[in-house]
Amino acid sequence: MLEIRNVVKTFGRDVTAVDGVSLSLRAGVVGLIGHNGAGKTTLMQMIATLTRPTSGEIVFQGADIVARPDAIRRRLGYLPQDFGVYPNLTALEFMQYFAALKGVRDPARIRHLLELVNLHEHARRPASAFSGGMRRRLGIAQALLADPDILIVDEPTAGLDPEERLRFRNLLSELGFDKLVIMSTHIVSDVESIAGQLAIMRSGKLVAFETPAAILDKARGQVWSASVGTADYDALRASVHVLHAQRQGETMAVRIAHAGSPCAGASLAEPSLEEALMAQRYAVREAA
Ligand SMILES: Nc1ncnc2c1ncn2[C@@H]1O[C@H](COP(=O)(O)OP(=O)(O)OP(=O)(O)O)[C@@H](O)[C@H]1O
Repeated sequence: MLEIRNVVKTFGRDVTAVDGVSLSLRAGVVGLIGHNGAGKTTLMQMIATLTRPTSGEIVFQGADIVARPDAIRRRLGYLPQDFGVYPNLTALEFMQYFAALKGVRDPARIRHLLELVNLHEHARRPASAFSGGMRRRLGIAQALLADPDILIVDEPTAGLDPEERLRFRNLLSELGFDKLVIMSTHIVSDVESIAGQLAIMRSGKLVAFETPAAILDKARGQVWSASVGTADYDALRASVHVLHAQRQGETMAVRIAHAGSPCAGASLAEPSLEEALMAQRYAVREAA
């Protein structure tokens, strides 16, 4: 559906925000993971044709969207990181406003979308009084107005409470049945249960594009758990890559990424996805 070929985006002479990224994407949820500044927003803005690549190609259903941005604009919904609502509009008015902008004339579509995001009972309330989660769901509803094939959501779960997070995740998961949903985050748990594929970015580069299961598989045999005395912890930390440490009285319960046994008494552990990614990052750093 969407081919990203060797895309580069530089700002001025010194900043390479996206550094030669290639990706081939189909319907489903893709989690775009990376630290702040990794290049996630810049990559998504290029797909959304809000900014142009410095070089490289982005092809949607056979059309080069850099040369022909209209090819994708009508087929794409975008929820930016700093999505805001207008203070004086109700949720319904907000949707009517965006429907008019996008040329969507069917009032039933607005009702359907407000139901889909579970805001229909709040349609006549000012959107400015909504919680963060409700605003984001309204943002998704406006992004879906023209029934896009691609939905891009930039850090949508920031600031949401756990219940809102869950509801939002489920909504994106359902949308991924027949759309390409690209969701950026730096919180691994937000995407691990819903993303079919994870694209991991670091310093503008794509360092992995794999299923969560493949990432976990690679880390098996490299994540260890151990219990060490607090007096020995500093020496351990200086010599191996500690993923997590928790003080338990006079000992520290530690999880470690290491190719072989990192210390006496360590046992192999089943990695979480976050640990698997951290273990991989470590391997990349060592190899560099
Ligand atoms: N308009 C711009 N001018 C100059 N530098 C920019 C511009 N936009 C982004 N950058 C730089 O490009 C790099 C990538 O930024 P980007 O916002 O794409 O990262 P990100 O992964 O989305 O981070 P975050 O999670 O903080 O949004 C950063 O170093 C950023 O400072």
